[in-house]
Amino acid sequence: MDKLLIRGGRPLHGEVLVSGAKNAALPELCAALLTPEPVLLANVPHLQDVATMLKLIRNMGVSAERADDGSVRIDASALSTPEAPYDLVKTMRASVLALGPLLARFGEATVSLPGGCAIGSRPVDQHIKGLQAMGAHIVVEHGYMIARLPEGWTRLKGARITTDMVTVTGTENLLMAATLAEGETVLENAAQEPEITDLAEMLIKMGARIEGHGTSRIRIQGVERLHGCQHAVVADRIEAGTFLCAVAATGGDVFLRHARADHLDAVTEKLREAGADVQAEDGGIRVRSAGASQLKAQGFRTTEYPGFPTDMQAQFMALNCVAQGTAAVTETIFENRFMHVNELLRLGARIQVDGRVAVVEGLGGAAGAGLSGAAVMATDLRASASLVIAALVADGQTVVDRIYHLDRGYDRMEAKLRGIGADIERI
Ligand SMILES: CC(=O)N[C@H]1[C@@H](OP(=O)(O)OP(=O)(O)OC[C@H]2O[C@@H](n3ccc(=O)[nH]c3=O)[C@H](O)[C@@H]2O)O[C@H](CO)[C@@H](O)[C@@H]1O
Ligand SMILES: C=C(OP(=O)(O)O)C(=O)O
Repeated sequence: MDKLLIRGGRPLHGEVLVSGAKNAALPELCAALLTPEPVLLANVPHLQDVATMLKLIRNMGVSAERADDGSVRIDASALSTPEAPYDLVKTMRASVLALGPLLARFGEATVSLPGGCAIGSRPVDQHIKGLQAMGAHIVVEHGYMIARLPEGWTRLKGARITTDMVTVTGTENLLMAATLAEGETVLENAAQEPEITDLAEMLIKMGARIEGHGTSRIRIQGVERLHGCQHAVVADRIEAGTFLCAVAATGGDVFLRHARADHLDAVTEKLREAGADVQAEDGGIRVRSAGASQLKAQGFRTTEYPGFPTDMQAQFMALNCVAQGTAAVTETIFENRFMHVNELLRLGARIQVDGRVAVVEGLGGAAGAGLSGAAVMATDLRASASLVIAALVADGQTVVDRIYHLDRGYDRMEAKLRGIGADIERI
């Protein structure tokens, strides 16, 4: 099993090319199932999750070819099996995004319930509730959601749907399903993440009629069919945010090409308050930092977009560990997203967790930023990234085990870090 070997203490300098967003590419690959015409998706990141999604849709009889330039051509004209089996769904929750498009286009779908995930229980009741409101019959049997249209129906029916909480993939599933429904669907309490806006823009290119994406009320007028399109996946704000935290902690000067400053306001504001210099520049974001000794730990609460993203909580916590002062980090989205804490403690961090709050006592920028390298284990995707950031500033050598979690969602992270001066290798 691959591991990362990191020798800390080097500042980072140069330029990083930010990849397409995992959390946009995955729903957009599913959106291609809505049409029998070819879809060309550009800027698709090289990730394990994307490989899993391609396997999943090929398993349905879809042709999906990746070109050298990173684009993927999807042709779902011969889709024969509207099913997502457990074997493929268990490693990636986003497989649930096949449900809405399959049901909308074929009137039936059988999709495994996603497995329980390390960061929380993550039910999909809101996806089911929304599709039921559009007329679908859905039963959950033997671990599968078996969905079909009522006898005599050829399309879902538009509905007004208010989800109990703001859900990102829930909004995406219902949005995709509604594009082919009969009549109007209104999604209230919709998620506003930039990945949803990007998905809606792709669907509009396919002929969908959507208004209000990027707000909490999305209106969709269903159409009878969608056509093919070309679309480029939006830049990954979480990958960009991860590099911002890494450079702030190690010190240095790095330009993140393609990073979207307008998608990262909550994170960049906290980084500036911490003492890093973060500037939007033409075509990306520049971050300059004098390193941990000049940083002040910052408290924050994770919330839905445009608030501080839960997907950046672990990485910012690593930065807090080496800064000066004490800060409280509150996780409001997932009930079990502090698993990086025990591993950060192995590196010498001072953190106390009480329920959903982690109080971090910064080590104040001492030599090696106060952390010392050790063997640690990645427990989930962003936890892995936080361990990498901590290892980049720690004194001595850190080995991060179980980096298959990292490979799920970061495009060649160690190569990008090596390119800006980090001492990091895959072993
Ligand atoms: C592939 C993808 O885009 N993943 C992102 C997506 O996950 P995902 O879409 O799974 O997360 P949600 O926004 O749905 O989850 C938000 C909260 O709602 C709860 N919930 C959600 C749906 C439901 O039917 N019932 C229910 O109870 C969840 O358990 C969680 O507590 O948004 C999360 C929150 O920004 C991010 O961390 C993930 O990176
Ligand atoms: C939690 C994440 O992803 P997923 O929803 O795919 O598990 C993430 O991207 O941090």
